[in-house]
Amino acid sequence: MSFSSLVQDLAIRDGNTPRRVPPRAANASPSVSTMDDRASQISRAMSYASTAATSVSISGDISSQLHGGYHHPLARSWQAERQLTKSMLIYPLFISDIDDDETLIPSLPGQYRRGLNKLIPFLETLVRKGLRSVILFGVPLQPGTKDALGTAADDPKGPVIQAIRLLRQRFPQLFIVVDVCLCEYTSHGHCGILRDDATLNNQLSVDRISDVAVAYAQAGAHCVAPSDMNDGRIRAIKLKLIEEGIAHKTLLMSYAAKFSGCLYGPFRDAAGSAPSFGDRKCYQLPPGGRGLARRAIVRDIGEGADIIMVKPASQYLDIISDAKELGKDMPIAAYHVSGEYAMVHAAAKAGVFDLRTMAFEVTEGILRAGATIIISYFTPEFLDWLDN
Ligand SMILES: NCc1[nH]cc(CCC(=O)O)c1CC(=O)O
Ligand SMILES: [Zn+2]
Ligand SMILES: [Zn+2]
Repeated sequence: MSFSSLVQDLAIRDGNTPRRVPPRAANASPSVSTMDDRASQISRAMSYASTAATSVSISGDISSQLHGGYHHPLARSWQAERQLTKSMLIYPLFISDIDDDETLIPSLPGQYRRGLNKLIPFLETLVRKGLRSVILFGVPLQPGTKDALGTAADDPKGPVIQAIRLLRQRFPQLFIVVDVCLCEYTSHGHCGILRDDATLNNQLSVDRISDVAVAYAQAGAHCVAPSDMNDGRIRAIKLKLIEEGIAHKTLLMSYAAKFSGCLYGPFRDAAGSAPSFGDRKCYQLPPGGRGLARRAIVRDIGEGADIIMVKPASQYLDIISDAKELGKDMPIAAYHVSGEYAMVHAAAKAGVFDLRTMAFEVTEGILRAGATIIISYFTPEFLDWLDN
């Protein structure tokens, strides 16, 4: 709509004064205009607008007034479709196989790798503050633990299975998610079992991954979340859970749209899971691949996923909204990953913005896009921030 026809339109809706519209502006065709025509239309419309301001009641112009709707902080909160609550948050934990370990992860400000003995006292405080859910990552540090098959992943004496049992016992209300992958446990650091040509052997990998997932569920994990990205793993895990008679009490969360890129660096430091050669580009999605992500989401829904996850989060808000559309009847999770968290910290430290303000802005973007579950390293802070 041209400015002149807008003014005309407003004038008509405004105060029953259509005859105040200058006749030539009213008749001017908005679609055929030379530069001169256009300039004179605009100047006519503007001179009309200034007369209108004195002669037509401004109160009639209701549609341009938005500020009143969000002047008050409470009214601002009403503008959001959904608000962050503590129950939306899942906190990632790195659990090492050295019981008394408590080591700061240099590239992940404020985050520690902890052994079983340090885990419980740490979590007690958080659970008291309202922590509802954690996602566990095992970090084998003992020499000789890793091999080509990732055998240690489901070691009943390994840190993850021990932690599941301990957490179930000590925090009966805590919802325990366990990341399922082999990269923390393989000598080569890839997310599955390799062929001779160093590509993933999909069938062997899926068999192994689904055994590991079932072992975690049997140990008491409420949710298993395969992050390995092998094709067909959701179906294989679901079938094995059914076979073992535990499908009815195990939530299957798929890292369906997991993109490759450099945002997982701090995590790989923390978990010691960087590949010893090559990269993950042939199994994690290419960053531009929106269509591919949609296909992976549809596939994983069809294979029996209960929750679809998108990861990373802030650069992939379109994918979150795609996931919400494609999986409109299921919860959507977003993983605000290690590199995203580290970036926010680094920028806040450099004085670019306030940490808390940005953490909330990021979260609001993720919720607006359609996620209702957020995996975040900011969880301990949010538990405090949401209280005041
Ligand atoms: N497959 C392992 C896994 N599970 C979750 C993350 C990333 C989480 C983060 O960066 O915070 C990774 C790293 C990777 O795929 O390289
Ligand atoms: Zn993983
Ligand atoms: Zn992996």
